Amino acid sequence: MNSLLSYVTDIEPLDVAWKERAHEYLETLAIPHWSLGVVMDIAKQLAAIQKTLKPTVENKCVILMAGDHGVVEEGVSACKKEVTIEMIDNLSHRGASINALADTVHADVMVVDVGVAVDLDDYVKQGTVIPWKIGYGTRNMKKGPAMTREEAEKSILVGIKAVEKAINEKSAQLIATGDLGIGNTTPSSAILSVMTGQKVADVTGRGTGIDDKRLNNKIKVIEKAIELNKPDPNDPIDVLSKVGGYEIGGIAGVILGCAYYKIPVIVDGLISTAGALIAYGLNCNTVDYMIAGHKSQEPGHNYMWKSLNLKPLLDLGFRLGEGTGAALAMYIVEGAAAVINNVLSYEAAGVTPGA
Ligand SMILES: O=C(O)c1ccc[n+]([C@@H]2O[C@H](COP(=O)([O-])O)[C@@H](O)[C@H]2O)c1
Ligand SMILES: Cc1cc2nc[nH]c2cc1C
Repeated sequence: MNSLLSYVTDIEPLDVAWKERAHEYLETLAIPHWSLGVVMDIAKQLAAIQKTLKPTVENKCVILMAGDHGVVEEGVSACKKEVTIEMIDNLSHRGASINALADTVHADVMVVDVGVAVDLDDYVKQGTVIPWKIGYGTRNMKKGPAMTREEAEKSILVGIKAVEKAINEKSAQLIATGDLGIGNTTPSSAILSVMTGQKVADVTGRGTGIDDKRLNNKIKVIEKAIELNKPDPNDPIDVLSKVGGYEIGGIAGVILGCAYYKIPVIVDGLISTAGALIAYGLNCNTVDYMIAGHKSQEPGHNYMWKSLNLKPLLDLGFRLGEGTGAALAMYIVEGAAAVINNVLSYEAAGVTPGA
C-alpha cells in the first residue's frame, strides 16, 4: 500500500471537459431541459467520473465499518456496548436491515472490523467479517484523545484498502458507506461541531434513542472532550484522533479511496458524513465523487450536508446507519445511469419540440 499522503495528494477533481460533454449530451435527449432534475445531475457526475457517456453502476458494494467507543462508559448511548458485537453476529447471519436493503439492489455488504472491542475470530473464519482492527475500541475522549495520530492514519488506510478489495474482488463500480458502533453518534457530533463551528448543543441528537437527561449529559461530555483535547479544525487527522472513532476513520478512507480510484460513493447517515467531513478536509476534491444518500433524523446531519454543499437524495426519517439510506439511494443512482444510457435523443426518437 502507498502512504496516506500519496493517496490524498493524488485525488483529482472531476474532468471539466467530460462534465461539459456529458451535460451537452444529456441536453440532446428527448427530455425537456433538465426535467429529470437531480437524476440528470447524477447522470452527469457518473459520466464525468467514469469518463464515458455510457456509465455503469451494476456492481454495487456497501462497505460497513465497525468500531467501539470508550466514551460509552459516560452513558451517552441508549444501548450497552455489547450491542456492537450482537449486531455483528446479526450481520453475519444476514439478518440486519442493511442485508435486507442491499439485497434488493443486488449490492454486496462487506463488513470490516476496524475497531471492535473484542476479537471476532469465528466470523473471520466464516468469512463474514474482514479483520483489519486498529484498536480494541477507542479510549474515552472525555478523559483524553480517542486514539493516537498514527492509529487515526491507519484507520483511514483500512478504508482505502477496503475499496481496493471491493474493486479487485467484486469489480465494484458504485460504493456506499455504512457504519456500526454503539456510541458513535457522540464522536460524529463532536467532529461536526469542531469542523463546522456549530454549537455542540445544536448538533447533538438522541442516537439510538436517549431521553432528555442523557441527551444533556451527552452534550456536556462532547463539550468537555473538545475543551480538553482541543482538536484543530484545520487538521482533520488531529480531529479524528482526538474526538473521532476507528470506523469514522475507516469511512473517511472509503471516501478517499473511491475518489482516488474514481468510483462514485454514496455517503450514508450522521456517522458516514462525519467521515466525509474528514475526507473533505484532507482533500476537497473528494466531494466530486460523493453522492449524499439521505438525511438522518439526527439534528446535526443537515449542517454536515450544507458544509459539503450537497443535498441529500432521500428524507425517510432514518436514523439507523449501517448504510441503509445509502443502499436505498442506489436505486436513484441506477436510475441516473439508465437515463443517460437508454433515453433516445430528440433526433433518434423523432420528437420535434417547439411551438
Ligand atoms: O447514521 C445515522 O444517522 C445514525 C443515527 C443514529 C444512530 N445510528 C446507529 O446507532 C448507533 C449509534 O447510536 P448511539 O446512540 O449509540 O450513539 C450506531 O451503531 C449507528 O450505526 C446511526
Ligand atoms: C438493533 C440495532 C441496530 C443497529 N444498527 C446500527 N446501530 C444499531 C443499534 C441497534 C440497537
